[in-house]
Parts: sequence; C-alpha cells; structure tokens
Amino acid sequence: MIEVKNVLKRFGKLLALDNLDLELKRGECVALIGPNGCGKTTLIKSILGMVLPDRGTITFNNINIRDNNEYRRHIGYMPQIGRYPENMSIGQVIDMIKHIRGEQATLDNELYELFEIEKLSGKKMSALSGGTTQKVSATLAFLFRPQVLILDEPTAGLDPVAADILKNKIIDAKNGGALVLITSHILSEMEDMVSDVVFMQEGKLLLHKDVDALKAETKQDTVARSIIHLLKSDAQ
Ligand SMILES: Nc1ncnc2c1ncn2[C@@H]1O[C@H](COP(=O)(O)OP(=O)(O)OP(=O)(O)O)[C@@H](O)[C@H]1O
Repeated sequence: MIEVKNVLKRFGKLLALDNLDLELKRGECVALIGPNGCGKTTLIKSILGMVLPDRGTITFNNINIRDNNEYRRHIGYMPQIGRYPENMSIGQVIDMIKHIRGEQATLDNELYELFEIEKLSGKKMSALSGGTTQKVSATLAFLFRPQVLILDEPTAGLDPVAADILKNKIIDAKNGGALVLITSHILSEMEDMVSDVVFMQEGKLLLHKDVDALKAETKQDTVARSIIHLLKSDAQ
C-alpha cells in the first residue's frame, strides 16, 4: 500500500533519512520507534508530502506520490502538535475542514461523541489545553474514515480515559482493514495495538518485524521487553 524506496533526506549537513526502504500493508498496525531525532517524524512527513526527500521514491497504491496529490485524501494524520487557527473555535475548525473536504460520505463521528467535543465546540483553539487539542486532532484524523492513519505520539497529553478511547479506536480501524502507522516512546502502551514493529536509528531502518516473530526471536513475552532486549544485545 505504501512503499518507501531508497529515501534520503538531508537538513543541511544532517542526514535525517539515510537510504530508507520500508513497505507498509493494509491491515497492519505498525509501531514506528527509535530514539529522539532518529527521523521518525521526517519519515512520516515525507509520506505525507510535507517534506520532500532529496532522493528515492514513495508510492501509495503503486503511484508515486510526487505525481499525485489525491492520495492525501486517504490518509488521516494526527500530528505531534496540532496547529490550528487560534481565533477559530473548535466547531468552526471542524466545519471548515468538512467544507474543504466537501465529502458526502458518512462521517465517523465516534470520537467527536466519545470525547464530548460538542460541549466544547464554542471554545477558541487558542484557549485549549494540550490534551483537548489532541482530542480535536484525533477526531479529525478519523472523521473521513481514511484507509491509512498516521498518528505521531497520539496519546501524548491525553488523560487515561481519553487514551483508552483512542487506543480502542485504533484497534477497530486496524481490524477494519486500515493501515495504521503510529509513533510513541511508551512501548507498553502499544502492546495491544501493534502487529509490526519498525525500529529506526540515525535515519536508518534497523528492524522491521511482526510482533510474533520479534517475541519469538528475543524469547520475550512483550513488545516492550523484546525491544529492550534487542537494544541491550546491540549495545554489547
Ligand atoms: N525542518 C528541519 N530543519 C532542520 N533539521 C530538521 C528539520 N526537521 C527535522 N530536523 C532534524 O532531523 C533529525 C530527525 O528529526 P525528526 O523530527 O524526524 O526525529 P524524530 O525521530 O521524530 O524525533 P522525536 O522522537 O524527538 O520526535 C533531527 O536531528 C532534527 O533536528
């Protein structure tokens, strides 16, 4: 569904993505993990067309994304920090985005309802807490029932109840056949959600494995312990 081939991206002298290859398929929930600054957000933004790689190709359903903007309609994106027009209310932002998309298809209002956004819809974006902004971002990411969800630290700043609602929503999307790409530094949190793990370091892809293979190979019973096991054995 998404194929990243030999992608290289420099920011000045810094090599943020170093000849990266990655294939992502429908129905997978992929944990994209790695230390701060290893290139996770740069990779996500390259897939979204927000960062232009210096070299390499990215295809979405076999079409090079450079030749086609249309693919973006199929992706729901939840950024690490959502930025919205400060003077608009939540309700105005949601209406504006619905208007821009102009879609007739039935919307997925589940998060809107579970996060009780209606009650807050008159609040200005500038007055929102970080957690409420995250709830708005999550609601928008799922609203148009996208085939692909790209979620950058989705539960950061959410209270435990909201984080649980979002986790269940992610599991439902995966079970419904969507491709979910998710970054988080809290490995334990991804345990029930992910089917595959992609580990990056210094712009390179070090590992791409499904969780059962990963656990079997490392003889560990959780994703978190498997990754820690790998990191420790790498350091020795
Ligand atoms: N627009 C930019 N201009 C210059 N350098 C950048 C830019 N965006 C990212 N970088 C650099 O590229 C490297 C990779 O950054 P990136 O945000 O992709 O890392 P990350 O893995 O998402 O980190 P984190 O876990 O902290 O979110 C970092 O060294 C970062 O400082």
